[in-house]
Amino acid sequence: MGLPVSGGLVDFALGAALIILPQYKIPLAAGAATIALGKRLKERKSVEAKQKGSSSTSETEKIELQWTELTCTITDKKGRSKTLLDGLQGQALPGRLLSIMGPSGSGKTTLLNALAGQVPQTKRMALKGNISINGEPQQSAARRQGYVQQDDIFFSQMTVRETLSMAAALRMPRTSTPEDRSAAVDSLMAKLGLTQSADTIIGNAKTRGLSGGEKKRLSIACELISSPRLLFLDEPTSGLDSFQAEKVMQTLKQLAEEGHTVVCSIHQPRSSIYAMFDDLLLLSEGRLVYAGAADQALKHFEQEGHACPQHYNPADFLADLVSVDHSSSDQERLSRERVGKLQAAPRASVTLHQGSQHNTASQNSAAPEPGRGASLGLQSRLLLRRSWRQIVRDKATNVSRAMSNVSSALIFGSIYWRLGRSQISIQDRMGLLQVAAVNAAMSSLTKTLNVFSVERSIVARERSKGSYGVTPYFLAKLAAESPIGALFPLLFGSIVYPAAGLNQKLSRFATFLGILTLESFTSSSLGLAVGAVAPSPDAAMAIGPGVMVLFIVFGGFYVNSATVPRVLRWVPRASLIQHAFRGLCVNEFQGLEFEQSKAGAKGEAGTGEEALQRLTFQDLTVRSTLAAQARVLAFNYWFTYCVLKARRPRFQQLESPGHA
Ligand SMILES: Nc1ncnc2c1ncn2[C@@H]1O[C@H](COP(=O)(O)OP(=O)(O)OP(=O)(O)O)[C@@H](O)[C@H]1O
Repeated sequence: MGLPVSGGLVDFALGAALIILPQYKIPLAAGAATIALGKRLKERKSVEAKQKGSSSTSETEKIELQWTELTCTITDKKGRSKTLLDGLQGQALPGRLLSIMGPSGSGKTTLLNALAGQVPQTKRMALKGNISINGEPQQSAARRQGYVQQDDIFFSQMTVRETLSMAAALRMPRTSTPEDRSAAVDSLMAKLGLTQSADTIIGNAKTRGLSGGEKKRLSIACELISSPRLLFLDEPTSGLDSFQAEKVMQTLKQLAEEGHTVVCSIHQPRSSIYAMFDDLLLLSEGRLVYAGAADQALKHFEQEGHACPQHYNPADFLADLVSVDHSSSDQERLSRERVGKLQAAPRASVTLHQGSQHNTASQNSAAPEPGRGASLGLQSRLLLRRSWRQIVRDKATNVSRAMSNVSSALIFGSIYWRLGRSQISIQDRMGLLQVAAVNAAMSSLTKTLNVFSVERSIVARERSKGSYGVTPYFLAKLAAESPIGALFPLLFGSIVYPAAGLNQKLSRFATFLGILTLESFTSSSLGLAVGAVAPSPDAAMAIGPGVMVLFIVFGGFYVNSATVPRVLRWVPRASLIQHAFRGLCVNEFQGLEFEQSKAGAKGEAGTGEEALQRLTFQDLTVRSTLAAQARVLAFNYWFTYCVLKARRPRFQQLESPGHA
């Protein structure tokens, strides 16, 4: 693909570009020259660096990003193909803020993801083109990029300083000292205006914390901690009020002025934000409409016959100009004609010198370089501390869990108050034990589903940056959550057991609490398994309780497992409710004696053993039910671990434009 360009011709182009054109002033003509110039400068710098025997550090390095023939298509199940990006070319330069604008659905996020090497892998998608950084394939430069995604997701109970310190420990070079990391955190907080909120927790819907703008700036700081010189941001102002949006954009402008290459997508900024852009890339339906200096865009469109009215926000004008109006077929035809003409106009393309383009074979990005990031031991300690803080500090969740367990225990305690030893108390006992098993399971499942589905997204993002692996994360999580997880069934059991006057022996009371606690862990492990496998938090919230209802039905009280149809035999075996209920019944009934009714009706149970026989539990022991429960727990943990391992974030490979 590369055009053979002689040294003389390139030098002439460089000279002309230097004399006539400030950077990006006339994109079409300047495109080849600027890129060739960039390459020459880079070559010169590289020679100088070699001569001095030094390699450039990420702090001083300038990143020049170029792309050509970038096309992304997706084919649906019926074989219909949709073009998300159509042969795009462009460049992002150091020291400049490039904004990607366009109507909703024009391909801004797709382009940003493609440039960052983070287009989520989809079966029927094809991503083709050339991307290079300083004339090299992107794979080699990917570690130097930061990507701030649209949604700011964090562990809600961590403070700004703790979040940044953790990012520093995980992503700064292993050789950095704690003092280096602390200095980097302080300096980033100062730079991004976060010093005042250093010790504020991030917060969530339940607990007040950082403002939207502060969260966005924290996201930027977390990316900057690894000193990337190329920063991508997807809609950094979305969801922010105009004041916060302006502050975030000022931060980006400042980063660009310091020499970073900053690329952001933005929907419809206010005019003061538009004025901050150095370069603009305008898209419509995946095609380029304008690429060049932001302050030249209005002039260009005026020359094309579309003048922006006075005192009109240029961003609004441009959005209207390149939008296709679907309100009627006539409007659609007219607007398509207008946009089509603009796409064909000269400023719609940037001609790049392709001799320096390399195709990227693979661009799974942002994994730390060898020698970067924390050791396994440090990762485990950091993750354990974060999980512990997240659980212990989440007072809203802990208080509501405690209140729900206490109130359930009080309600059931009063319903089953002092059961006694009558014949009726046998059925009541069974009812109470079933209710206790269901309560412990539901409470723990709901909490895990709520928390884990959100946490999974954060962890996936951190793993895609190579911050840590599944093993230290999973072990740390289990270790941190166990003590708190055990508190709630203990609380419930300690109230309900004496209130109902269950078996008086202390050892039976301890076993009762042990069974409920193990069941609660198993239910939580089911929540993890469902949360890991479900495609979204909403899906997890739908699947989890559905599975639990099935386990309740086969919980040993409503259906006798001996009569279960063969195809459903696995359900009682997997039913954590059944194992808990069986264990609780054996623990309660063995050795108890019941009063016979005066009439001495047939079928009455005089002993606990006879009551167990009615449920066909006569051959069970507490130990066997605990072992069965432990097997379900181990399976759920193993399953979750495997799914998390297998569900590593995967990104679309960039293929060569010529690739069939
Ligand atoms: N995985 C996918 N499968 C099918 N269509 C997709 C996929 N990803 C993106 N698209 C489609 O590609 C088009 C561009 O999407 P993209 O998210 O890049 O647009 P955008 O300009 O960022 O939009 P917005 O401003 O609304 O976020 C949209 O029509 C979208 O529906």
